Amino acid sequence: MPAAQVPSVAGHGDGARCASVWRWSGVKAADADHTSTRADHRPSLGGALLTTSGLTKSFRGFTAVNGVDLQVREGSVHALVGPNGAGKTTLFNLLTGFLAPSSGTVTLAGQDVTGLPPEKMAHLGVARSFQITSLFDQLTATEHLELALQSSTGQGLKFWRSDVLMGRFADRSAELLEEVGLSDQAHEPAGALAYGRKRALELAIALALEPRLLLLDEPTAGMGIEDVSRTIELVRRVAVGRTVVFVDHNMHVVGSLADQVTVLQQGRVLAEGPYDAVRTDPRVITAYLGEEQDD
Ligand SMILES: Nc1ncnc2c1ncn2[C@@H]1O[C@H](COP(=O)(O)OP(=O)(O)OP(=O)(O)O)[C@@H](O)[C@H]1O
Repeated sequence: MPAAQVPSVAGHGDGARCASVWRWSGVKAADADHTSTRADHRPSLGGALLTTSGLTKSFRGFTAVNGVDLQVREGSVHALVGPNGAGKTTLFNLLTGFLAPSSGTVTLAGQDVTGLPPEKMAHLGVARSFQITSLFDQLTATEHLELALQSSTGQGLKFWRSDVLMGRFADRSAELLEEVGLSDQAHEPAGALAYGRKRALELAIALALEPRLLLLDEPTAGMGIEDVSRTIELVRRVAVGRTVVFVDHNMHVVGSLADQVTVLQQGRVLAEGPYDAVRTDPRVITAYLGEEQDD
């Protein structure tokens, strides 16, 4: 794998691999340049938008997420990190309703949303962008957004659509494409877009839901260094005025974007705090980055 690439991880439980991911990202704990992290420019953050309490998920006796208490503050960018198999994806699925917890609660803006299915979570303003691209190759970027905007009206997809409504969708989709830097490729079929541009289109589709909470599953997975940089800038831009939770293995991305980092290990919260505090936390170094420190 080229040095600049960040892997899309499918395997589990490999600490050495995590240390390598740190290295592949081109940043080591000691020399990471975080002089311009998002956290440095932050206005003061609000109260908790999303809270979990004792959140637990077991699969046939194996506990993948174990008593997680999480607080995501309104307006923050919050990263979930941890070694392979730590429970990040499972927690992500619990937050978005793709999995129902075995026990514990999820609260969104004070409302108990535990166990609500994804479509209900979406109606409450929780949008998720997937790691695996889920676009239709033949549809243009604009068409994808018009469909997303139409379905977000809650009226489902219709073949008959009023000109007024379609005009509104066209205006909004142009704005969204502009927001993610895709205006020039608005009329290209998604299948013709480069990988990084596809991910940007998926982000625009998630934004079409006007989310209160945006969840990004490994936004830079599989990208080369140039696309990683573009994506960092893009997420910074779209995070303004929004609350974002993301999972990423690339520590440069985490350090560049996150106000708050939660480190998971074996389904539990190992450490939590601003990136610089977490990356120097001896428990995290031992559990997660230990091998890299010895290089
Ligand atoms: N549906 C399932 N059935 C059984 N075990 C599961 C299931 N989903 C996840 N697990 C197990 O739960 C643990 C946590 O998995 P999860 O995918 O949440 O970790 P992760 O931190 O996202 O890992 P990675 O970084 O490799 O994506 C792993 O040991 C995994 O094998």
